[in-house]
Amino acid sequence: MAPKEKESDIYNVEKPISTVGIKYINHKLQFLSPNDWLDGRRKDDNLEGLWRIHDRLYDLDSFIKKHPGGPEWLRITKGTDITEAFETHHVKGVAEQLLSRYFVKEATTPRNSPFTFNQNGFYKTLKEKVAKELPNIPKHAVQQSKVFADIIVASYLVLCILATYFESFLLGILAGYFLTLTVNISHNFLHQKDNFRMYYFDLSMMSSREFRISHALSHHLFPNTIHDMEISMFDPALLLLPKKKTQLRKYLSWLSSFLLFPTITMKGYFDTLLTEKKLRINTLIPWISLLCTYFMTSQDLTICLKMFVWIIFWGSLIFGLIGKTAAHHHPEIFHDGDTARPADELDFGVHQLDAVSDRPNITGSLFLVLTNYGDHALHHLFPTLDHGVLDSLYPTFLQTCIDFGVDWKLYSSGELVVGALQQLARDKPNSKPPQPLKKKN
Ligand code: HEM
Repeated sequence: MAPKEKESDIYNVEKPISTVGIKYINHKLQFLSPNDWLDGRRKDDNLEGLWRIHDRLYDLDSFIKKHPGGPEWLRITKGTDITEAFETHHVKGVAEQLLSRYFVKEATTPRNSPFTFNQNGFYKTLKEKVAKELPNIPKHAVQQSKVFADIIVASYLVLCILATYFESFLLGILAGYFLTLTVNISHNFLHQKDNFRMYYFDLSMMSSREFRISHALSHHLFPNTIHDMEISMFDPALLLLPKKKTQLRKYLSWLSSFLLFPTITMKGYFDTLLTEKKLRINTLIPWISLLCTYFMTSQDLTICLKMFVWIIFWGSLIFGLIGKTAAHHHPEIFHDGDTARPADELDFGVHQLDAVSDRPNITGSLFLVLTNYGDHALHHLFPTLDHGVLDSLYPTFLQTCIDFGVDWKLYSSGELVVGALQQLARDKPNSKPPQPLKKKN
């Protein structure tokens, strides 16, 4: 293929070509919803209702209700390739032993994912070392995460009541900020087995169930690629991949990024409410704060409702700003469309580190880590581990990075804010692939 044609493919908005080698997904192209994404994956993977892990197909129907991580993970992934999800969500090695009971047949087609899990590769080597270390890590930090989460959610509700009682829009903005902290800290629990703290997330009007799809199953497993819903759900309002953008698009997106989250949050909530056949717990939770303010302040319902909308607006706006500038978007961080590493270097863990940055000003404080998506590289590699244990894993993690020649990126918060704006405006793919791995003898 002539180089000119290749370039135009990368720029093709209608049918994006992935430079890491993910094939075009059978999905709606604009403002993709979590259910659209799953439908597209089911069509592309074509597994007749089975689950795929590496090159084997399994029938997990009878295991759904017994799954120790909760039934929802398997229910929503029926009919798809769950290799990445399976590998990253089970560190202890117990889940692998169960698989043979559900084996149906070998797959006859290659996986639609370029990421590998070779036994001697970076990810599996690190995972094995982490599994050995986990039993020795003190558990008090995990308790601390829970205490922080409960204090934050209680503070949020108190601030909602105060803002409504005094009809103070400034207090409403502060409550909105605490709503963002609530969402951010509940993210730690959303990745774990089903637990009540994951539902703190729903206070924001965003759905923890849908976030498990768009964030845990899509973004986490395929960061910065065309499979990453945290990129495609905003397309065409925010174009985060390096592709053709008009001047208006580039700079308008700086503005629209402010208002996009509140709009998407509220639209998403009502779309789900109207299209889902059953009423889920997620749909009822956001109204808890409204009920608290109504019964605790004796204010008129219209004032309570006005303040409720004001707080949700600020909560989702601040969430969007923190989320989009926390770890992934900077012109020097790999985005699909940039020149990729060679296929034999596309170890799952190596790609994660190509697409993630940490911030030295956040790492080291559990409170900041929990409320600002800190320790992000380690979190991407082992999402079910509580953020409280990640700090103890740094020596092993960094040594393994050195052994394999993997680059752990660090940018300050300021650099990532500027980097995200530059990335929104970037339309030229990087021509240099990420730093090559160390050659093993
Ligand atoms: C979409 C695929 C899957 C996801 C996202 C998933 C997710 C999870 C999560 C979040 C946990 C709790 C981990 C923790 O809190 O430490 C878990 C535990 C577990 N899962 Fe899964 N799971 C998946 C598929 C499977 C399959 C196919 C099996 C076996 C047939 C399995 C067996 C287990 C077992 C035995 C545990 C408890 C032990 C451990 O944590 O390794 N899971 N899973």
